[in-house]
Formats: sequence, structure tokens, C-alpha cells
Amino acid sequence: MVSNLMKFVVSHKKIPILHVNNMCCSKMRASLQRLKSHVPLGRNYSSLPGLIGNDIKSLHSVINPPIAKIRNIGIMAHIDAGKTTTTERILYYSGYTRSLGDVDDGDTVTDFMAQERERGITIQSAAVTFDWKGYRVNLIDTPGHVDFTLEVERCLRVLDGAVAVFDASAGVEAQTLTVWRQADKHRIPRICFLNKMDKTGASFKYAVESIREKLKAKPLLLQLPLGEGKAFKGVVDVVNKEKLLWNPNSDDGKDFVRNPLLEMSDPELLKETTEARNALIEQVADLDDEFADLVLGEFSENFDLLPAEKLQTAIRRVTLAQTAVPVLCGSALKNKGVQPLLDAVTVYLPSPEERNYEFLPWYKGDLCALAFKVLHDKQRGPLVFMRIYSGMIKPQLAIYNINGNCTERISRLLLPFADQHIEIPSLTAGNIALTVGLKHTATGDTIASSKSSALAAARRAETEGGKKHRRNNEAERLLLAGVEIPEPVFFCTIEPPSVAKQPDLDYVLKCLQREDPSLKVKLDADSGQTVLCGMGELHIEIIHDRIKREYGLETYLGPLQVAYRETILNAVRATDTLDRTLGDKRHLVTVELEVKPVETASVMPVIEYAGSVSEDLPTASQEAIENGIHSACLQGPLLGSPVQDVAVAVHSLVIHPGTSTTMISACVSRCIQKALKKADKQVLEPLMKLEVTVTRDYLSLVLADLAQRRGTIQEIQTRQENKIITGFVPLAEIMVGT
Ligand SMILES: Nc1nc2c(ncn2[C@@H]2O[C@H](COP(=O)(O)OP(=O)(O)OP(=O)(O)O)[C@@H](O)[C@H]2O)c(=O)[nH]1
Repeated sequence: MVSNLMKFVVSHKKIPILHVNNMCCSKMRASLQRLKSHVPLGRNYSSLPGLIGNDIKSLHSVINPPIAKIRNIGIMAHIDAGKTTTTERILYYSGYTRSLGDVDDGDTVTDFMAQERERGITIQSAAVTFDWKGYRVNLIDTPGHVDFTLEVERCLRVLDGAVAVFDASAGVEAQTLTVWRQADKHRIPRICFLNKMDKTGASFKYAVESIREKLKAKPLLLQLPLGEGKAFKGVVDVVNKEKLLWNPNSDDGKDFVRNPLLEMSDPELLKETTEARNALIEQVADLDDEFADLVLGEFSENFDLLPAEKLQTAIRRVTLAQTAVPVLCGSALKNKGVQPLLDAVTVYLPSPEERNYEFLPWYKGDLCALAFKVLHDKQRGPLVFMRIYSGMIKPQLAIYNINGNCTERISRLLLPFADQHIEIPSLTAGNIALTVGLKHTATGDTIASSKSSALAAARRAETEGGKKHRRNNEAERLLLAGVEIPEPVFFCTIEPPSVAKQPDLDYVLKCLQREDPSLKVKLDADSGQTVLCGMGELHIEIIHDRIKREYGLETYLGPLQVAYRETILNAVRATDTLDRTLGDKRHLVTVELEVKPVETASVMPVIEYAGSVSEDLPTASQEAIENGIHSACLQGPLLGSPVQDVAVAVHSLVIHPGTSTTMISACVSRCIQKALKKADKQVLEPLMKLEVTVTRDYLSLVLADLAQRRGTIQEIQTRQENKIITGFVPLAEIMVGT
């Protein structure tokens, strides 16, 4: 299996042409099967009275449950760990679906896009709402493929808790590390689910160890597996000292029994579980003072007397404090262990009010929401997914978009049920809503009830938020953390079938960009062609496919090219003068500047001014200088690729009165290009971080292949029967079709 992570490093080597397909084998098999049986799906809308439709069984009449009973949960993992399979089981057991979906048959609920069903992968995360034992769970299935990392990030920041799914035979994998770090960044409490316990090679111990070592997390073993691989038949609940066995004859896993462990029938297992429980109690006591006092006081003589509820409450506290992570196990495919996982979600993960969002008091109960996803529906126009942090949303409500500085009206309000959407009259804080009618709201926008409400919140932020919020301008203070969009690594030209269709293509690309900010569209100044820039081959392929399927526009892609970058290795100075008379006006600028390399990676040039320049520099002139610097860095002298990791110091600037800002920009830009030409230059190429799992027999063959692809090996580890190679390979060497 190959997984990856992008990085830019310096390299000058010549690039040989090689062929590799980095899709893993099981996915390719699945995609072949699926192509035969695909049935395209549209999105359905139903109004409240017709709510209990064929696919929707469990939406309770309670549309706005008490906030303490809401769980906004994400499922995150490495590709293929079983997120979608686990989600399908969750939906089935919660009563949301009536039959079990299967990724290998292409009939899952959350992977509803045609491409997802055909390929068996999750591309767009879908939000699903269901109820479990009196709790409202909003669950978001996130993609694991590296090309869709932005989708994961976008969804993670609106979650209150997450379930990290692992393949128990592989433990922590490359993409798990990435999503784990993303969850750390947004401070999201987590539960770990060691899936695939039925798989040959599954090892509970190994997977737990990898969580400890690679994620540097403290695993709390709330369960132990009953058997591993083919022998896996259930789990032991360590907290309650119970055995959970699934009926081997049941084909949907609904049927399982929970029995207390007894000395008479299970002496060995009881001993092992008691030891595990004692270790768990000690571990939690080490992390939680309140629990330590309780244990050392009343129960120090005999931990067996400690009630399960007290232990659960303490586990909940440490999970919310993110000082440890509960670990559960099971096999989603074999329908074992999913119901206890759902129980754990409600017991250990936080409700929206238990997250300390510092901006909430500033709104004083007024509307504050974050648009975290935009979808384009052919009939309804843009559908915006929103996380409501405070206040309420209703149909016909006018809202103020802080980022766009505009007011828009919500026409309809829906509860998202994957490809089914239920029309509702209102939705309150803590929930995830789907709105219709917002034409200007884009992914990442912050929503308030009105401009005056946003300004009042800004004032409170200034008085209550301390220095941190005083630094920024009024609007910035209120914006909920934005998604960092990574730089694209691939690009290709895209052409409509005829020139007359160019406006259609422009419109489609605009719609797709609102949904997916990691897709960039440029116009090639030399050829006049439209250029698509994306996060990977799969990303561009999917976009191409969607343009055809969803918008009925056949387009032609040019060859896929790697997005190189350029940098310089030494500092150079240059001077330039622009003297032009246009009509009766003389424009005269002289600039002296220095372009130098910087240590820390920076896509945008770092700009510095000498004291004599910055003194009395009018804002318009400063903007003109910066525009000139940015435009010059868009095209480096070697390949015409963007220049990065540079700083520009403006040493002197003389502007003749009456000189236009365009001329200032032009002079600065020309001066920088002159300096860049003089400097020692280097091309930067994107590298993929690879993790290759290979049996011992093939190790030398794979190493030779990686060497041929100019790969750098970081380490080779042993995992049971397999060798795990990690390293970097230039992206250009692992493109499909090269
Ligand atoms: N043996 C075994 N296989 C499983 C289990 N869960 C999932 N699988 C298989 O693993 C493969 C990947 O499952 P998915 O549910 O699509 O995994 P995913 O993490 O959603 O994948 P992406 O959405 O593409 O990231 C499929 O072939 C599943 O049938 C399990 O518990 N045991």
C-alpha cells in the first residue's frame, strides 16, 4: 500500500520516465466491480410531514434536542481503514438505514457521489444526522486519500469530537498521522477504534503500541478483543467486566449478548480483565486529581468496588481534557463492536457546550455560524452546510456574511441526511444545518445575524478578548479559524468542446471552486488557455469527471504537469528606473532593492523596507510596491514557475510627483526580475512521502524500484510478516501514466 504526504524540497536531478499506479489493489478491484452496476443518484428533498420515508427511519420528532444531548462527530483515518464501512454499520444500528451498505458493492449511504460509489472511496464528506439512545448524533464521514486532505480539515474544525479508525493489522499509518495532527490543531477529543480485528495479521497489542509510539498518545484500553484474525468473536468490556459476544449466525450483527465475566465460567479471562481494569484505574488516576482522590480514599483497598459509572465519568474528563484516548476494537465488516463504539461516542465525547469556544460570549446568544461546506445542486443552487455555534437559523432569515461583507437570505433550511435532506422550521446552536438560497457564501465564511450584531461582537472581543484580538482589524477578530489551503502540486489545461462553451466552463469552474477551495483555476497569459491546478491526479480526474456528469459539459484536459517552484541561493541587489511620459504626464520611479533566500519555507515573498523608505510611504504606494513584488514572483526565470522562500528588501525608492501606482508596480516588478536573473537559482519539486508495505521477499525489488525513481529511504521497519518502507519520492516519478 502506498500513502503519501506532500512536501517541497530542493532538487535538480534529471527526471526519468517511469510508470506506477499508486492506488491500492483492493480499491482497484472494487472500482472495476462498481463500474458495472452504477445507478446515478439525485438529491432528494422531503418536507416535514413526509419525513419518515423509505430510507429515513430514525429522525425523531425532536428537531432541536437539548444541547447536552448533541454529539458532532467525525470519523477520521488512513485510507481504507474502514471509515465508510463503520459509518454504514452505525447508520444501520441506529435505525437510519434498513439494510447494510457495503463499499465493495458500491451502495453505501455517505459515499453518495457517483465517483465515490464507483471507486469505493470517500471524496466529499457527507454529514448524516441520526439518533442513538436519546442522543442526536451529527456524523461526518471524511475522506482518507491525501488528495482530499482539505475536506478532512474543513470538517474537523466544526466537530466537537472524533472517532479515529485504525486497521488493526497496520496500526498507525501515514495519513493517520496527518489527520491526528489536524485534530490536535483543532483540539478535538478523540476515541480510537481498532477496526479489522477479524483480518489475518490483526494485532490489538501492536496497534495499541503504535498509538503510544507514533501518535504519542496515552491509550486507555476500555476493551480487550476476544480472539484475533479469524478467531475474533467479540470484545470484553473492561470498565464493566463484561463479555460481549455476537451471534455467529446473525448476518447483520444486531444480535449480541452482554454477560458479566464470572469466576466459574471464565476464570482466566476474568483475571486478565481485572488486571486490565486495575491498570486503567491507575492510569486515569494519574491523569485526573479528582479521580485519584476518590480511588485513594474510598477504594484504595479494592478497585473492584469502584462503580463503573465513576470510572466512566473520570475517563470522560480525561478524554475531554485530551490527556488520554479511549481505545475500543471490533470488525465493522463482520458487524462486531460497532454498537459499543456508538455508546462510547455518547458517553465519552463532548457535547457542543462542553467545548470552550472563546468567541461564544462575544455573540451573547446572537447567531454565529460557520459555513464549512458548499455543494452545488442543479435545481436548488448552492447548498451551504453550517455549524451553528450560537443563536438560531430559520428559513427566510437574513444573515450577514462577515467574510463577504454582504447580507443574504436563507430561503429554506434542511437537516442533512447524506443524499436525503429534510426540510425543517428552525435549528439552534450546536447543530449542523443545510441552507438553501445563499448565493455568495463560500466554504470557510463566518455568519452572523446582522452587521450591527457582528460589530457589537467585535467590540466585546476587543474588551474581553485581551491583547490578542486588539491587534487585528474589526472583521478579522470575528472570523472563525479559516482552513489553510495547501498549494496545488499538479496542473493541466482544460478546454471546452467549442469556444462558444467557454462561458459555461467558466461558470462550472466557479461553482466547483466555491465547493472546493483547493481547486485553483488560472488563465495562461501566453496561450489564453484555462488551467486547472489541484492537489493530485485523482483530484483533477474527479473534477473532470464531475464537470461531465453533473454539468453535462464534455471537456478536454491537457497533459498533467507537476507544479514546480523556483528559489534563489544567494542575495542579489538590483536598481531600476522607469521613466515614461504618457500624454502630458511624466511617470518617474527609481527603486533599489535586494532579493535574498529565507530559511523558513514561505510561499509568499517576505517584504521588508529600509527605515528611509517606510517613513511617510503613502498606503497606495506601498500597495503598488507589494503588487509589483508579488507579480514578479509569480514567474521565476528558470521555468516560469512561482518563486518561493525569498525575501525582498526595498532599500531606496524615489517617486516623481504624479507617478501612477501602476508605474510603481511595473518598475518594482522589473527590478525584481532583474535581480532574480542575476541570482543563483534552483528548481524545487514536490515530493511525496511514501509508506510501502511489502513482504520480505519483495523488499529488495521495491528498494531498487524506489532508487530508480530517485527516492530517499528514511527507514525500514518490521511489522509482523511485512516490511514497512518510509521515504520520499519525487511526485513526477509516481504519476500514473508516466
Ligand atoms: N477484514 C475487514 N475488512 C474491512 C473491515 N472494514 C472495512 N473493510 C474493508 O476495507 C476496505 C476499505 O473499507 P472502507 O470502509 O471503504 O474504508 P474507508 O476508510 O472508508 O476508505 P476511504 O473512504 O477510501 O478512505 C473495503 O474493502 C472493506 O470491505 C473490517 O472490519 N474487516
